[in-house]
Amino acid sequence: MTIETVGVIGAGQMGSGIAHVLALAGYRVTLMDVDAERVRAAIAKIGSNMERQVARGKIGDEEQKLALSRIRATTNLPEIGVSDLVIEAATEKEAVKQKIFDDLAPHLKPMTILTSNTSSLSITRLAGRTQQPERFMGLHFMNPVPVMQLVELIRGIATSRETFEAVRAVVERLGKTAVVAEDFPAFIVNRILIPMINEAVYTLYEGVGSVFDIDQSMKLGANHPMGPLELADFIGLDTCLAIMNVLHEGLADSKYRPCPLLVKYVEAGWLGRKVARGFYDYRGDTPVPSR
Ligand SMILES: CC(=O)CC(=O)SCCNC(=O)CCNC(=O)[C@H](O)C(C)(C)COP(=O)(O)OP(=O)(O)OC[C@H]1O[C@@H](n2cnc3c(N)ncnc32)[C@H](O)[C@@H]1OP(=O)(O)O
Ligand SMILES: NC(=O)C1=CN([C@@H]2O[C@H](COP(=O)(O)OP(=O)(O)OC[C@H]3O[C@@H](n4cnc5c(N)ncnc54)[C@H](OP(=O)(O)O)[C@@H]3O)[C@@H](O)[C@H]2O)C=CC1
Repeated sequence: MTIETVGVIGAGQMGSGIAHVLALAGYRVTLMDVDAERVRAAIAKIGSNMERQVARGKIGDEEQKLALSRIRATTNLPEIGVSDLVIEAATEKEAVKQKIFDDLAPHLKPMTILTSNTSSLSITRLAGRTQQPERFMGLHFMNPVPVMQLVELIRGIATSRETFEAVRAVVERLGKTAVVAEDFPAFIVNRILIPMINEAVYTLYEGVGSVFDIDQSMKLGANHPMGPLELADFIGLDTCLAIMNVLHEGLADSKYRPCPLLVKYVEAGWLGRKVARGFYDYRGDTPVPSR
């Protein structure tokens, strides 16, 4: 099956990045969010990110204009139903994602392939709520989507070969590299990365090091491009906590216990860069530790 039109649900940092790369690869994209202001901000962000690519000579002016003209914004979920491929990139909460697939079901054309960009949730369980689990799979992009090379492909227990191959072809057309992960909590990247971030938060919680020294240690001592606390802010502390909870519950092992300090930051609404405060406070000219 050839895919030409893609519906992206959720216009946060991931949904906007996914719409960006799809439009540049020639797909016609409908980007949907419940919040009209969020969709407007996402389109503006895609425009400025493409502008940066033009300034650095990565894409041409005309290519940018054409790509932007391929993205349509909406707050109306049923409009997504006519797409060849749906990529759900809403908040990392199973109930939110289930409701989206439930609400979308009556509006879907029979051949549409459904995917979720979930960071951790069971693909088989999400697929089980849909009418055609054989046409459902995990399609997990990395943040920031326009920059990161990797995409994880995750089959649910019922995913058909045709669905898998059609989605793999999309990843190829985007010029990205696919790896295949089994449907276990948090798949491959987040099974390894998010416990490392959680451990960095424990290191802070136990007073082993300061925010600055923990990040500096991993940047200069392990050559990571961002320190783990800076990266947690970049991903979103709500998303990091949601992933730890899925690992903790799904694997029933105390080694995945979310750090109480991570829980506290999320309860405070300090969710990271997207709200200008997390382990760092981004409201000034340069980020400073929040406490
Ligand atoms: C949670 C999950 O489910 C899975 C995940 O995604 S886990 C998170 C995975 N991501 C990471 O680990 C990111 C780690 N950080 C990095 O790789 C780098 O810090 C970074 C690429 C984000 C920025 O790199 P940098 O060297 O500090 O910045 P900078 O030189 O300004 O940018 C490098 C490139 O990224 C682009 N870029 C940076 N931030 C961007 C953003 N938010 N959106 C789009 N493009 C961005 C820049 O335009 C630049 O592109 P070119 O090289 O094509 O010119
Ligand atoms: N952040 C990251 O580094 C990565 C995240 N992911 C995954 O991608 C998904 C999105 O994450 P991210 O973009 O960071 O999150 P964000 O919080 O930036 O964006 C999520 C968006 O989804 C919207 N939303 C919530 N409910 C609905 C709904 N019912 N219909 C449509 N839109 C809705 C939210 O609106 P509102 O705020 O108004 O609720 C928000 O705009 C998650 O599953 C996450 O685990 C995957 C890879 C990396």
